[in-house]
Amino acid sequence: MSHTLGNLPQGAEPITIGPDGKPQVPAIPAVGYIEGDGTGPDIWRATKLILEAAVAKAYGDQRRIAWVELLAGEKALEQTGQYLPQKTIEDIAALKVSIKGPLTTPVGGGFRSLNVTLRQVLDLYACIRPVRHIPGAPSPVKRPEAVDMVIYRENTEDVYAGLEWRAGSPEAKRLIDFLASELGAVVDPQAGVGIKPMSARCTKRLVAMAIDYALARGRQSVTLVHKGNIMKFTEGAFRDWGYELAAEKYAGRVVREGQEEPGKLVIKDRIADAMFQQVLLRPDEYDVLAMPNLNGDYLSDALAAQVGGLGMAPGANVGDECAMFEATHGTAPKYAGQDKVNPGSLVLSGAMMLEHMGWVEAADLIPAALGRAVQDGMVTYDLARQISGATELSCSGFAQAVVERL
Ligand SMILES: NC(=O)C1=CN([C@@H]2O[C@H](COP(=O)(O)OP(=O)(O)OC[C@H]3O[C@@H](n4cnc5c(N)ncnc54)[C@H](OP(=O)(O)O)[C@@H]3O)[C@@H](O)[C@H]2O)C=CC1
Ligand SMILES: O=C(O)CCC(=O)C(=O)O
Ligand SMILES: [Mg+2]
Repeated sequence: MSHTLGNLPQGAEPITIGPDGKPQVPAIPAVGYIEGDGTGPDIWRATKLILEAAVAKAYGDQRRIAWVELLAGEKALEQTGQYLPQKTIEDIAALKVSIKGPLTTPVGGGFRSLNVTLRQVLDLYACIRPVRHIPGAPSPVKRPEAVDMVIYRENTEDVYAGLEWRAGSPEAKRLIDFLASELGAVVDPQAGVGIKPMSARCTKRLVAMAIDYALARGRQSVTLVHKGNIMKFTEGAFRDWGYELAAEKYAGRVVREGQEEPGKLVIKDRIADAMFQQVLLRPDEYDVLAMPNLNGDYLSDALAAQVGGLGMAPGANVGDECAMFEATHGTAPKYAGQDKVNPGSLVLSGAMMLEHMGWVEAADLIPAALGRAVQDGMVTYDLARQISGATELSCSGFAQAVVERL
């Protein structure tokens, strides 16, 4: 993209992408941020405080982040008259690394998801959500420490892409007529209709990213999670393309389940409904998970619950050049402006961002300090209500407690 960034903060330089596809990060990189709607501003303030303190602790005055605000959501509407200005999209692409708070999407009407739009137009095709228990965090399961999974969720296709038409609309009627006359498929003429696109190209690049990660980290398995018994040519094809890619691109380094060999990565698959009970009952058997968009959305929140809830679940949207880090949860609107919710999810997303930038010394400080705050019982309301004797802190109070433990 040939977009030029406007004035960067003093001393800041943009991140570029090296020939190896990895970010090349100057000492004072310009990094984009979107505050987000609802509780977004509260958790962003807390996150910024912790990220800056971790970078200062790790590198003194040798490195620092120069933040560049990018407008999206309600704040963008107020200031520019648009929910998602083109400039924001172009700046995210040019900056290469950014972090965002959650953005509101209305249910049943109104504009389409800004979050999904950003992922699609920037081709951030993998949504990566690691789910791991932080010792001391309360959990509804008996062995939360057994959960150590990384979700790779396809981020651009599936019913999530928003190709649908309202019941009774001329477009829905036209599509239903076409389905009947051309394909012999009977759909109630009054139905709303949606399309579920899934392609070999998007499936294979997602599964390749998951396998690359698993091989690089010495993980045990990659599980393809699909509903291919029912949706044979979309979710079933996801499974088949996943295995095909593994055999074509990773021959000799991967094996199928049942043919395990020492040192080789196991590729297996599970049907999505069964997978929800597997992760509860047999979490030790699952490691890296690759799945279509909607399955990934559902399983992310369910797995987050197993390790303490949505306040503890980080994530990233990653493409070939650009990456945008964001919490798994939404705007939690009933707590907006109360300085109340757990910023842990965005904070841990920020730690993922530092790791992506190669600033691992700073990245590693963050989960450790957050864990110490939790173990000391210094937590926000969501964890405090599950830990007897805990001290309930505000969102900013928790951020301060983490900074003190870096
Ligand atoms: N990527 C994004 O920007 C996303 C945006 N959204 C959008 O957010 C809006 C609200 O969605 P909703 O379905 O209510 O889901 P949310 O994830 O916003 O909130 C659901 C519940 O999860 C708990 N929760 C969420 N965040 C936190 C946190 N930081 N700390 C502690 N608890 C938390 C709260 O539970 P409790 O009530 O028990 O305290 C909250 O009521 C919608 O417009 C949706 O489209 C949703 C997901 C992702
Ligand atoms: O875009 C939205 O509003 C919801 C997105 C979501 O739930 C997710 O990506 O996990
Ligand atoms: Mg979700």
